[in-house]
Amino acid sequence: MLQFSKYQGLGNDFLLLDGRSLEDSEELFGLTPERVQRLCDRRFGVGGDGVILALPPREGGELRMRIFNADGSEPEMCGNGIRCLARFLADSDGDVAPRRWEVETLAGRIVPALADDGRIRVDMGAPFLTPETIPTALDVGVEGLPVGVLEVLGQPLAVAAAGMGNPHAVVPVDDVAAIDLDTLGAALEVHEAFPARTNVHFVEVIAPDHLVMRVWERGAGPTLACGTGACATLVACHLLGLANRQARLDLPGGPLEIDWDEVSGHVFMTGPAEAVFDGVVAPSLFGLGDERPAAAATPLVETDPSPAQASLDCATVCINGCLRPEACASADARARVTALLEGLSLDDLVALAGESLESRTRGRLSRDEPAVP
Ligand SMILES: N[C@@H](CCC[C@H](N)C(=O)O)C(=O)O
Repeated sequence: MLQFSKYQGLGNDFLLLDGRSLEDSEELFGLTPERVQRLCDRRFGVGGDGVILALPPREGGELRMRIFNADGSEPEMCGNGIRCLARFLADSDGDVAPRRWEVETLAGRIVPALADDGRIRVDMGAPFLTPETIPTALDVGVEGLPVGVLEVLGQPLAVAAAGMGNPHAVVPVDDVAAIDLDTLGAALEVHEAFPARTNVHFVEVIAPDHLVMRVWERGAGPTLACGTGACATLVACHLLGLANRQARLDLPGGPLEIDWDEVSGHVFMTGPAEAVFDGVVAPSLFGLGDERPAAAATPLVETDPSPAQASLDCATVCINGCLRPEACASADARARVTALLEGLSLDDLVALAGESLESRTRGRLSRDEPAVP
């Protein structure tokens, strides 16, 4: 049974899976890019812009986050997602402000913290401003970041590029509402100037401390907000002389406060994250328990797999029986699960899942209850 919690930050929504107690070499809940697509499908699945996993740390942090876009691809970071992760961890563990988490991501160590007003402030680290770190084929201009005029569907677009671990193309425009986001966003996402594809942001400057933007996300299409995108947009607009180091960025799903700190060089993002619901995925969504072949395609594998696991993803390829019993990477975990299952009936298991959902819900309720004077 795959248990998940759905969270959203300004309408950028995610399924959160708690794998903090998974052994490092264990599989990622049997997820594959196809299964991520099924989960994120808004009609046939749960619906979401991505799936986020909380995993054990590897480099001295408190935990590790992995995020998968709705198309199953794995980006380096997700700003709204890490706020949702922080809220999910607080709800699961009963944490209140002040509480911060050192989270390992593919974009380095990122630090979300609960603020007293219920929002989450995230130290997003320093922006990436060189072509090879973004990556982009654009050259660095006098402004100090890669810029250029790209032809997109026969139209010249003045674009700036910045990275927050993941790539962003920022396009300042006079009227953001008039932009054909679906057409231009989709074309710019796969423009050859961005070899790893890119997120795309059209931004209108209302005042140096107030920007309005619309978002086309790599791997997810048009979304209501993008945290890394808002950070990259503030950085780009500041370097282009269009914005202060600190500004409010209005996204379709609501505002984010972004602050590019002059002393540390880090970008700080402050915004909300809210629980939506908890649930358990029906096995049939993954093609299990019926005649359809289980999503046999490429499994999601750990980025740094242990040698025993490097060539075999047993959660998917061994679905009909262990292919390497003499060196099974999951043998220990399987033995413990078998021992646990032997002592429990199906009713016990359903009750266990229910208790864990209930305790998280109770945690949220007690957090949200007004303090008794
Ligand atoms: N919505 C996110 C960004 C998620 C990753 C992005 N689609 C990518 O592929 O880089 C955010 O809030 O930052």
